[in-house]
Order: sequence, then C-alpha cells, then structure tokens
Amino acid sequence: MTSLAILGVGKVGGETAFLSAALGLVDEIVVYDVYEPLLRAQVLDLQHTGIDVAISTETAAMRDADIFVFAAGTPRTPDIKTRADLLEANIPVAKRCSELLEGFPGVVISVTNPMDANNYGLWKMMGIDRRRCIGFGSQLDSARFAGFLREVGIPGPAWVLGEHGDRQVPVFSKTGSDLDTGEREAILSRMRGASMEVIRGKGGTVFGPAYHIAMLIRAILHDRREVLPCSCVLDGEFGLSGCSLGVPARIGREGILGIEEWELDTWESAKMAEAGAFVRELCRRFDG
Ligand SMILES: NC(=O)c1ccc[n+]([C@@H]2O[C@H](COP(=O)([O-])OP(=O)(O)OC[C@H]3O[C@@H](n4cnc5c(N)ncnc54)[C@H](O)[C@@H]3O)[C@@H](O)[C@H]2O)c1
Ligand SMILES: O=C(O)C[C@H](O)C(=O)O
Repeated sequence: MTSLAILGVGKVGGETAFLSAALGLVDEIVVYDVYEPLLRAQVLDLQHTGIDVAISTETAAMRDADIFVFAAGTPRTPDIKTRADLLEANIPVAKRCSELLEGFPGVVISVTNPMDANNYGLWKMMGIDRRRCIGFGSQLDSARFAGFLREVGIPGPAWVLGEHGDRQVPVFSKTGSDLDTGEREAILSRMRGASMEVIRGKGGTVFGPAYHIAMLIRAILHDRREVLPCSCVLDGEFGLSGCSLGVPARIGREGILGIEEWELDTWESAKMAEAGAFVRELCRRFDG
C-alpha cells in the first residue's frame, strides 16, 4: 500500500491530491490544512469523485506516508514581486511542518515558496539525509522554457536549473541552438514573468505545478530512476554548498539517487553561481 501526505490543501496541494488519486498513483492520501472548512471541502470533493482511494485527515498518519508534500503557506499575489519575498511569512509554516514530520522515514517534496530555501530549511530542521529532500519547481520552469523555445522554432531539450525564482538558469547549451546573449536574456526575462501572468489571471498557478508534482511522485513511487531537474541540498556539486538549488537529479524510490554535474557554458555557469549565492543567503535564516 502506498500513501501520500499533503500539508496544505489549497490550490496546489488540493489539485495534487486530486491528480494523484485520478492517476491511481497511491492507495491512500493523508491531507491536512489549518483552514478547517477548506480541508473538509477538499476531502468531500475528493470523495465525491468515487475514486477508490482512502482519504485521511489524521496528522499522525502523515509520518507513515511514503511521500510527504509540503504545500502549505502563503502564495504570491500580484503585489508580491518575488518568491523570495515570501520567506519570512513561510518560515513559521516550514517549522511547524518539520515538527509534524519528526521521525518521518519517507521522501519529502517541498513546494512552498521560496521553495529552494524551504527545502534546505526542512532538511536542516529535520536532520535527515539530503537525498530524501526534493525541492519541486525546476520541472515547471523547464516546461515553461520548452514553450518559449518552441515559439522560436527550437525543439529542445529544455532544462532549467538554478533557483526556482528570478535566478533560474535555462540551459541553452543543451538545446543545440546558437542564440546570442541578448536573445537568451530576452527569453529568460519572459520566463521570469511566466507564472505572474497566471497568478494575475486566476489567482495562482495550479495545473502546471500539480501535473509535474504528480510526475515527480510517479518517478519516486515507480522507482523510475529518471533524471529530472529538482532542487537538491548541495554539498560541492556545481561548486556550491550551503543551499538547495535546481540541478539534474536521478529520482527513484529512495529519493535523490544521484546528481549529474553537467558541463555548463560560461553564461550558464555565471548564472548558476549567482543563483547559488542568492539562495545561500536566504538559507542562512535556517542556519542560526
Ligand atoms: N514550487 C512551485 O513550483 C510552486 C508552484 C505553485 C505554488 N507554489 C507555492 O506553494 C504554496 C501554496 O500555494 P497555493 O497556491 O496552493 O496557496 P493556497 O493559499 O491556495 O494554499 C495554501 C494553503 O496552506 C494552508 N496553510 C497555511 N499554513 C498552514 C499550516 N501551518 N498547516 C497547514 N496548512 C496551512 C492554507 O490554509 C491554505 O489552504 C505557496 O507558497 C506558493 O507560492 C510553489
Ligand atoms: O510564481 C509563483 O509564485 C508560483 C510558483 O512558484 C510558480 O512558478 O508557478
């Protein structure tokens, strides 16, 4: 029997629960949200699908899950410029989450923004093996990158590493294209604004994140051992440490099975170093 726990069943957590049930990824889903009316509504709505999946709201059962998704906390509104601006608001939620997960033996997926810092924070506060803390965001950034590349006739592959935020690093060198720096920066600038267009229009991003979180859950539970762009706590990889950052990671049943250290070109390496320095500064809030 496979069990998925989700903390925070708002837009992303709720859709992830639904999609995981609809795709038949798990036998049981344990959900919790501080906002009781929403929690009850999400449970009922899931039950009304008639899908054969057990739904529980017992927080104690979260520790027995195979995978735990941290999707609780404050999201961006059009007034909140960057994901990093959510750090102070979401640190108490990450702390509460780490307390709830004491002794958790499974794989954690961090979604709450600023995701890279929160993934690092959960790893630090829980004191678990870094291979069991996967930050979600670069898969979504990569899907957005693929869309922008298609517009200019470049088929990909589209990989985005770095911060899940303004310092994301699209890996143009893997696309086989010869775009100059100005063209790269123009695409990157559109990528930076991609989610805000959705947030302005419908209050938050939902389908994109939930779909790719479900694909990550599938990669773990089915032990697919495929390489996905995920935020991992780094220990010297890409010359970085003291932070969690998007890197190509082989994902399987135990979590992060390995990190691939790709050769990046000069533009990409500089962006990666910038991203590392920026996120490391955010992560310091969890070091003290
Ligand atoms: N990493 C990504 O790619 C990605 C994508 C989308 C959203 N996000 C982030 O995910 C988070 C959630 O986004 P959303 O759009 O679902 O927001 P939302 O407001 O719809 O849902 C968040 C839920 O968290 C609950 N919550 C708050 N504190 C809690 C606590 N201590 N315990 C349990 N529940 C708690 C709230 O009641 C709310 O229902 C935000 O930080 C957002 O920025 C990340
Ligand atoms: O942009 C946001 O604030 C939400 C999320 O991180 C996203 O990329 O969709």
